[in-house]
Amino acid sequence: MSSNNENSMIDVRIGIIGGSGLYNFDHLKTIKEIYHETPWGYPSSKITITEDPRGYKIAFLARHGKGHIYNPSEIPSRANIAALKNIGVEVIIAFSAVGSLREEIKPKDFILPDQIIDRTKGIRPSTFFENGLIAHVSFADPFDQVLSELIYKHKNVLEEGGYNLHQNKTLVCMEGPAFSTRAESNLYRSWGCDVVNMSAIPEAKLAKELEIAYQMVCMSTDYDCWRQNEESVTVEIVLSNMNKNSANAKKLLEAILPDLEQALNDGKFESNKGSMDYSFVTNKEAMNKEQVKKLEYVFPDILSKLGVSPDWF
Ligand SMILES: CSC[C@H]1O[C@H](OP(=O)(O)O)[C@H](O)[C@@H]1O
Ligand SMILES: Nc1ncnc2[nH]cnc12
Repeated sequence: MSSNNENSMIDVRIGIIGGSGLYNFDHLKTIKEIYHETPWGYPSSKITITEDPRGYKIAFLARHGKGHIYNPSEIPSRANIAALKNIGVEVIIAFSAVGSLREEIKPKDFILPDQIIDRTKGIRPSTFFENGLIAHVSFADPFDQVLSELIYKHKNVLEEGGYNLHQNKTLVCMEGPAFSTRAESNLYRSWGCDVVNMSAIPEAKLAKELEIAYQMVCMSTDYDCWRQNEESVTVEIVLSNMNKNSANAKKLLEAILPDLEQALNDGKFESNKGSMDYSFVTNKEAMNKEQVKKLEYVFPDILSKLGVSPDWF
């Protein structure tokens, strides 16, 4: 397992998670590749630290692994988020292919959701706080509004190509891997959902637990199956739109990086830090010390968060 010290020289604060069809940022210069075991196992893929020609660094991780080997229920999300946090990531932009549940959200449009409805089935490990160290995260606003605004300012990147960037939409995250039935698709529409995917949960929750500013950038690939007399979603349809979406994702990221770096330097994401400080509920006497040790990997200051002194171990 790597230590924070070992990675402290990397100095990368921006994490990018690529989803279906977005498996690398290999147009940028690779500085380093990291593939370490975390207390929650190995991440989906190596983390590639890249630098763009202007000197901006990002840490890229492929959600489904190299060659797309994990289905949405199998993704080791705890290891993914823990590994990014361990190397110093403070902000995550997570790209995801989604189905559109609204006529006006066309294939190849991008969407910044501000809400999630969780339709996963409880089979994905979805918290760092268990086994004798319990905390309850505030999840009313699953995405980071500062990050969303910063990305939205660059909607012209998409508009220039004839596509839209929609903000403040509701995403429903289903278990999969089968796509929805027509009844489910219509149910999600009746609930006010705008887009559907299989990967926002538990990723968004875990980022929140680790005090990371997290925004999903959804890339529409299809109209799911709610439209009468229209072809319902298939992997072929999703992938046929992903080439264009990937190119646009790279352009969008390139446009936002200077603002993002500036926002980090200006402390715009600082309010996330310490957000878990009052979320722990386990009594000091009852805490599982092994679990506390595990959490040192992601919170080097876990003891002060818990209000215990170093000689407590
Ligand atoms: C390949 S279609 C279904 C698949 O696509 C999305 O993946 P990701 O969010 O990683 O881009 C969706 O969530 C499903 O996992
Ligand atoms: N229609 C859909 N349902 C769930 N996940 C998706 N990812 C891309 N399209 C999707």
